[in-house]
Amino acid sequence: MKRIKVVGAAIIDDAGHVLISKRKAERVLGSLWEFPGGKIETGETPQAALKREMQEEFQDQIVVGPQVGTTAVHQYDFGEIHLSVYFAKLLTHHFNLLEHSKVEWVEQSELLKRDWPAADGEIVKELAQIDLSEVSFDA
Ligand SMILES: Nc1nc2c([nH]c(=O)n2[C@H]2C[C@H](O)[C@@H](COP(=O)(O)OP(=O)(O)OP(=O)(O)O)O2)c(=O)[nH]1
Repeated sequence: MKRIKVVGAAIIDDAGHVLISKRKAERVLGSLWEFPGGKIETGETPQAALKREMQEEFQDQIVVGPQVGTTAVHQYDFGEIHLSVYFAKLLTHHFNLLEHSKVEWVEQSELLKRDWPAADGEIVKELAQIDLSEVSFDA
């Protein structure tokens, strides 16, 4: 089965909110909430892919922090997704919605109440429990 490496951003703010984005209805896995991001291109690091995707999807710049949990593997009918999610902070706030119908800043407790793609389950659970004030962007 086709192996697809995907990277997502868990964008957080200083008040402990997480940015989630809703996939446009007509896309694969449409109308589900997700970590903004996309497919890693050949030769790209996950961090570089994430910066490129945030530029393409929102026209925003980010700094990338540590990984959230571990890489999740899930088989969809169109391929096997390997999803890695990294903490990120926004350097700009344009949010030009090109691939998403909306974005929302939510409390951690809200994360588990939303509908996510099947691949995201464990990472969302992990993210809901992490003390966000401890996340370091120095590394
Ligand atoms: N960005 C993102 N994608 C996810 C998540 N969970 C998950 O299963 N995916 C899937 C959906 C897509 O099949 C793939 C991400 O690639 P993508 O967003 O570029 O998907 P796409 O097929 O709509 O885009 P494209 O081929 O037109 O560029 O990973 C997630 O949390 N964030």
